[in-house]
Amino acid sequence: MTAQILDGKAIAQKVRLEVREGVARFSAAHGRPPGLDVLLVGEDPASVIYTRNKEKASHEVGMRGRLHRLSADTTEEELLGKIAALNTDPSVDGILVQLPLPKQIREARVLDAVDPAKDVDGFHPVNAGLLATGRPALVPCTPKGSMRLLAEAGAHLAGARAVVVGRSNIVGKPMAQLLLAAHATVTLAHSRTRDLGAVCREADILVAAVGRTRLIQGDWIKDGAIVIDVGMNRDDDGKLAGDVDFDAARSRASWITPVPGGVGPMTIATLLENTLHAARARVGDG
Ligand SMILES: Nc1nc(=O)c2c([nH]1)NC[C@@H]1CN(c3ccc(C(=O)N[C@@H](CCC(=O)O)C(=O)O)cc3)C=[N+]21
Repeated sequence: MTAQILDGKAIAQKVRLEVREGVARFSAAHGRPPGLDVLLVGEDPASVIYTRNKEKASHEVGMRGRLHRLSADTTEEELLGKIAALNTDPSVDGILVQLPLPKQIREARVLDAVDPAKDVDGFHPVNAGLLATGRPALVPCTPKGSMRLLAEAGAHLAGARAVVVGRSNIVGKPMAQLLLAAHATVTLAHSRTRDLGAVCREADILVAAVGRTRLIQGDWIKDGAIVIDVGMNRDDDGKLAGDVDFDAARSRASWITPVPGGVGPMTIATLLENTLHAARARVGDG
């Protein structure tokens, strides 16, 4: 079998058009656009590019988007003060604090400080707990976007065997929760899983989110499996590579996401979707 490419760039474009229509309706009804505020601490070049892309994407769908750039030596108290101000500002619907943060700032304290109703990343423990108990509010963007990719591939999730490799709070764990809610039989595997290859070979749906280039080998892919590659690894030559050996996996899978052009663009499109969702919920319309 040769897999069809699950084109995240094209599907993200479709999501953005949907969001754009929702934003126009929201703005007409409420006299203001949904607002997204992104906080970036420091000058990490990749983070600067990513946060600029988020700001630009928000403008393209008609939102009010703002990037707040804070110096690398910002204190935890200063950042918490910024977040408190955004929490009480009624024109702000979504708050995103770009990760990673500099080492003088404790990540958990910052994530806990964001109003859960404005937590468009879905990283607040309240939102994680709601997801885990089947009452999703704001769902992390990468897993939610990956679920949309599975839907677009026509995946039958009920009763399917899904294997998620990677147990992070921002991708692996919430992805497992979403697949479970969709009635898949979910295995949450990770770097310490014994005989990871044998576990992956059982997967009808395989989600790779470990951050190791080509960890997932071609002969680990079950015939006809759908493969979602969340990996974003920089090669020695600066090229972006996924966690899956794409060329080898492609000859076995039914659908596979490329890197770049797969999950990445969906993450940003879903952030816009979450911001619209948060705005509607905040005005009692969601
Ligand atoms: N609070 C927070 N929320 C995040 O969502 C968050 C974060 N912090 N920190 C960093 C990671 C990374 N991330 C990406 C999103 C899209 C692409 C993306 O669009 N990638 C393109 C290409 C990028 C390229 O060529 O460099 C693609 O895969 O096709 C990449 C990376 C969001 N993150």
